[in-house]
Amino acid sequence: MVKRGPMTHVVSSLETPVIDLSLLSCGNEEEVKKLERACREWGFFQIINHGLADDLIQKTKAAIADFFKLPLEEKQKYSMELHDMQGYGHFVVSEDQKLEWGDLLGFSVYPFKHRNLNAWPTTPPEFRDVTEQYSAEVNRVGKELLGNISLMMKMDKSSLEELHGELMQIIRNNYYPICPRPDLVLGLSPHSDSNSITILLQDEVTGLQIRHDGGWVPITPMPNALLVNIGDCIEMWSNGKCKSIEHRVVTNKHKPRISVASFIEPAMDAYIEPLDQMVDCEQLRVYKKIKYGDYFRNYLEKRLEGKTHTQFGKLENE
Ligand SMILES: O=C(O)CCC(=O)C(=O)O
Ligand SMILES: [Fe+2]
Repeated sequence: MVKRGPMTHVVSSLETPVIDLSLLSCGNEEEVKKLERACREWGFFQIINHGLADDLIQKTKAAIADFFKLPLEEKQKYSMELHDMQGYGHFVVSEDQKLEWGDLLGFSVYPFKHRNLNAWPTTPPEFRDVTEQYSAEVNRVGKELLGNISLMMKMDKSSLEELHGELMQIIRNNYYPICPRPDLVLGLSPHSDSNSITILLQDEVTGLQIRHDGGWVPITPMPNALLVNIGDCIEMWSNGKCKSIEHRVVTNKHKPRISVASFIEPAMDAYIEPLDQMVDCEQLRVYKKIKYGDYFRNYLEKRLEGKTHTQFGKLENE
């Protein structure tokens, strides 16, 4: 049974901010301010005019839907190996984690040397090609966003990308089947993402909810928009000024749901600590210097439980 505390009421209609990527790309300062408000007040925003062709978006969703429709034996050809997060399976981060109402197919896309092609389906036949094209576009969008977040943090446009070391990109395709008892089980438990930014493509079925003002706000998918959320690394670099917001996925009695999460992530040997210009005075420094690989290993050891894992990066922990 999923615990539902007093702070879990669902707010019906609140609009998350919408950012125009084409305005960011041409240096529009107003849009950078909008981005800053979105990162500080929401941690989530939709992006439009991102340059991904509608056709590519449709093909990506279709290839993923076709993969999840395959017979189980076919999908299991890509099963995750023990201690490997690449392949088909379930999201289990710790042994006492309750199983969730969702299947996933995840793998590393960049850098190339991290690719395990055994986890990349060959059925449907267009899957690999479409994933390759989609991921290259998401990489471009991710870098543009990192560039603008750098500007917003009063740095050169290239700074955050450089702080990532070798920038990693992981794709996680999620399939949430129809669930007879959405009141009993979640598709994905409350968590924040450990990485820097996550770029999500979702179908038209509402399921994702984010924490906002003490309640859960459902995100209504905007056709062909991409949804972005700030992860823990940006929260740490910004000394908590940008918010890595808790989110969860609820299940649906009538329709299955598909989402495609692309995680932009620092290299495991990159160091993260609040940037000096984001710390107003030393007493207000919230995070310590950590190696991303250590942070990520701790994240994996914990069960998904809201933001408890972020304690690992906090100074009062010492
Ligand atoms: O399916 C979704 O909408 C969200 C997925 C998500 O939060 C994740 O993969 O970290
Ligand atoms: Fe997430």
